Amino acid sequence: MLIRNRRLRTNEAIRSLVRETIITPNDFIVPLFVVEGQNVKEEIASMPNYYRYSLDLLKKEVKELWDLGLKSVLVFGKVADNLKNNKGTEALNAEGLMQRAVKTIKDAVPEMLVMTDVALDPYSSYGHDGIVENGQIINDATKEVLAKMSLSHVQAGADFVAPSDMMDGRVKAIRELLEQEGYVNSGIMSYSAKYASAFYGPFRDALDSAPGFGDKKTYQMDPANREEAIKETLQDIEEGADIVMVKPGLCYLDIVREIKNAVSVPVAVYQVSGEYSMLKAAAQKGWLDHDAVMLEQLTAIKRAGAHMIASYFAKDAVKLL
Ligand SMILES: NCc1[nH]cc(CCC(=O)O)c1CC(=O)O
Ligand SMILES: [Mg+2]
Repeated sequence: MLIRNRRLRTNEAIRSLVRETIITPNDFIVPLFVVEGQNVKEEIASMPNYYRYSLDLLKKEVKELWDLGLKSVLVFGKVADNLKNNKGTEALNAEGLMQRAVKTIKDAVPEMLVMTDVALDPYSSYGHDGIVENGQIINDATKEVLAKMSLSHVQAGADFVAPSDMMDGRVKAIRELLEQEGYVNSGIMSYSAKYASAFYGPFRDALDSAPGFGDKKTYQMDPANREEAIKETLQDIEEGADIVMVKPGLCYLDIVREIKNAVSVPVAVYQVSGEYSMLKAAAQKGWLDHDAVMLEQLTAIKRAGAHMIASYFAKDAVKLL
């Protein structure tokens, strides 16, 4: 035997010396759900140990994240039903929940990198990511609203906007408006290859944003497609995306690797709500070792080519590192 692969696995010292992928707090973007009210910390029913925070409690939470070494957040607002309409006008309200959440976070921890989700679904009476006309989700009118929404977020202090809607041409519309208004250093993390996934179920509970009719298959990608993901991603880069994203995570690691090999901008992966809930449920039943499986999954996502991971496990993970 000239070659024995097991020599490099003999003990933890040699294993750690040859390890190719290491998870650190720098890898994470922490999703945050915010709601109106005072002193609210509500657990999301389908996401054990994950919460919606009112802005007063959000301060404490972001300080805690910062102290754990987590330096980036991605904010989602749960909008009251009476503020929803077809055009999502509440999304543009300079005093809206999202805009106040951004200011709250920057007040609490000025160095925290604040990213905001840009899509109409939490603001839409139809629960769709775009404006609806005759049962169709209208692309071009929607991208103009998304650009204004992005401007409103950066005016509130957001560092990056993260369009998650999958309308065609919205990155260009956003980039042009931000440039025109002088926000030349505000970034765009585009959800470039976002699949029409059933793994988003718990998130839609968290924000009460499930589509009121139909599904999202006319704008989000077919899980069966691979080449289309490359096309979508290259297009977003041409339109000015600073960071591109693949979403969900685990089922799409082949896509992550291909995109990683094809582009030279950072690639983010969103390990989505359903991926979180699945492991929490199995762990609650005692069927899986929560911490070991969590770290294995995060390592696999990074090994596949993720430069950064938006994950509900961020806090759990860094506490173990
Ligand atoms: N457009 C909104 C949005 N932004 C992020 C997610 C999903 C995140 C998750 O499941 O954790 C969704 C839901 C959807 O597209 O229906
Ligand atoms: Mg696209």
